[in-house]
Amino acid sequence: MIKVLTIAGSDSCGGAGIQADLKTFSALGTYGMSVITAVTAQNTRGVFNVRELDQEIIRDQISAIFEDIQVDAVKIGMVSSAAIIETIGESLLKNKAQNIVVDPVMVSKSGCALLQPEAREALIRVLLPLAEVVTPNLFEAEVITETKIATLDEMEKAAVAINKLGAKNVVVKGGHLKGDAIDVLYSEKAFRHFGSGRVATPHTHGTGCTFSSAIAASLAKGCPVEEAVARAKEYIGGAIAHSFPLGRGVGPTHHFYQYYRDTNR
Ligand SMILES: Nc1ncnc2c1ncn2[C@@H]1O[C@H](COP(=O)(O)OP(=O)(O)O)[C@@H](O)[C@H]1O
Ligand SMILES: Cc1ncc(COP(=O)(O)O)c(N)n1
Repeated sequence: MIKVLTIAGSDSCGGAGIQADLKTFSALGTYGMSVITAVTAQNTRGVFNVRELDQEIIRDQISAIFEDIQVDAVKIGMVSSAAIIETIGESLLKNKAQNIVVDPVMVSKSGCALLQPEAREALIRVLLPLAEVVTPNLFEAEVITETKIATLDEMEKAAVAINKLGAKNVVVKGGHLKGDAIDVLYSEKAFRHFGSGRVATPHTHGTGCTFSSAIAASLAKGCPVEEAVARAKEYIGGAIAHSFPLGRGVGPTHHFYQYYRDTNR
């Protein structure tokens, strides 16, 4: 059994965060485990409260898993504060975690801050050097690089800058571009674009979480980075094409439990 761990926040309405990650891991035929960093009171319309867990229980969750189970890949999502980032970094280094995918979650689709602004520095210093793959969206890439990004050329430049900050492979996601949804991968000093038509739907709650978890699941299976990103792009395209209204706001992606059975990958 392939085993994948998510370290992220809980989304009470199940569209993003830990819940989206575990659904993605299952849909891709892997066994999912979770370390919860924060609990959000959230629905399709907004985030109404956030409670961070303390560093001790975050550290103990990570230790409990690594001292007993071999982890094939780790996805990191909402990390909330600098203190939590330091704890996660120390614990993953100590346990020699492999295949780490960092989704530098900063703001929810509904506009609520999920990373304290002062934690930006810790995210760059601690988490980027641990990342086999980092998956910023346009806004997150702008915050990390302190540049404006609106074109594919600017996405490529940002990807190189983020690689220089320590992340081995960088995917700047184009979900918020105008026109097609094109993601830019910078890997081994080369660019590759992963494009798809834009699905005309307002229901994109959890797209970033789903995409980064799908990359982690494929890395866990031993896929090279480029192939892992290609498969994740295929999976998220289908998950968005079948996203659906839930509640009165931004609905979630759909996870295909037949995907793994049908494709066996
Ligand atoms: N409307 C859409 N149609 C097709 N693909 C999309 C759409 N929105 C986002 N994506 C894809 O979903 C993935 C997540 O991207 P994005 O929504 O930018 O991330 P985030 O949730 O972090 O803001 C990327 O692969 C992106 O290209
Ligand atoms: C707990 C949690 N983590 C992450 C997101 C970001 O969601 P998205 O994948 O839509 O960017 C969220 N809304 N809530």
